[in-house]
Amino acid sequence: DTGSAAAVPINEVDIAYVTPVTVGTPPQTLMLDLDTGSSDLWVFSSLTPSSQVRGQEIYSPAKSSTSKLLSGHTWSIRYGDGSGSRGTVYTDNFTIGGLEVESQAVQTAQEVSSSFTQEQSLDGLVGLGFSTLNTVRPSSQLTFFDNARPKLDEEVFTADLKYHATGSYDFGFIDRAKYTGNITYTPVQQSPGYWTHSLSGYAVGSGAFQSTQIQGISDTGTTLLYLPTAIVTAYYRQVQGAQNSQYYGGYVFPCSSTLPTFTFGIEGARFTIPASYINYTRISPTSSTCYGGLQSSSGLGINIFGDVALKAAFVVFSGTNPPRIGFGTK
Ligand SMILES: O=C(CNCCc1c[nH]c2ccccc12)Nc1scc(-c2ccccc2)c1C(=O)NCc1ccccc1
Repeated sequence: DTGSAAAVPINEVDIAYVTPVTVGTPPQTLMLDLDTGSSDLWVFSSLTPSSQVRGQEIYSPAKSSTSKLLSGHTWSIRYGDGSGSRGTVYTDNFTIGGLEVESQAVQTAQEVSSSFTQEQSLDGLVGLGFSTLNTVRPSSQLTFFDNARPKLDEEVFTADLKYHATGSYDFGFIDRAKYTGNITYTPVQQSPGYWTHSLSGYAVGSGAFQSTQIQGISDTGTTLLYLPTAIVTAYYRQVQGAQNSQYYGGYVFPCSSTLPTFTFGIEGARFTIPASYINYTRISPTSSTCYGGLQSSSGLGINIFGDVALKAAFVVFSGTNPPRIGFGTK
């Protein structure tokens, strides 16, 4: 089997992408963020206090004839930005782009943090990290990809995220129409459960390519690109008026600045992020100061190749043994 679904930016700066999914019988449609940086599938639900719901679609297990309570099971997740959620667990039929998993663990939120309440067009997340990261206790649950694996034509899913436009996620096949040339693969180490791999180096603008291994995670659920401070300072040294602002918590610059491109290596292949992707957003709607899409990872303890990087390529997440990740030019 295969599946294919849209990845729709939830706002005008691509802070996150959502994909239509259906849960239960009859199908309830929700817009969820497919997130390779976590492994919990959680949704706004009939159990979420109404004070914490602001426009989101909710999943009501009581309205589904195929829902089953996973009794005694709970979950609680905290993300690096301090956001989080927690709740109980049902199993139910779950489909993405025509691909169905029966009795998928669907984690129903009983509490969500304010940053999720404020994201009105995001109804929850579909974790596509390794199932070892799943927070359901006493027994952890499998991701949609792990449940779907046995029925997939090929043990892969792909991400084709786009700048200020709708892209797609495919399951079980690699769509040759979505990239040119070949896919370049590199090994993934699945500890502690992220899609962890190395870049082979980087270049700032038309500068020389610096060959250096940079280990990090490819994470569709994180908006920006977070790299070591040395690389980030080298980048913003090329930007007139750029500064690392304590106040704004990162590199800002005059919106009128000319930004260089940023190139990253996967093995011998090179992928260039256009300057427009790194001119991420105005710090406030009327400001002429802009916040960068490339930021330092020094406060995170991990390098994160988020959407700013991933939308510059066609990305293959391969669940083969051993797992690997592939990048294609588009
Ligand atoms: O959690 C995810 C992916 N799901 C995000 C879901 C989500 C959380 N608010 C959302 C809001 C909208 C949509 C999805 C989400 N990725 C990972 S792996 C390691 C870290 C981490 C660990 C320690 C310190 C920092 C990061 C994160 C992280 O917190 N990223 C978000 C972030 C990264 C940097 C800065 C801010 C946030």
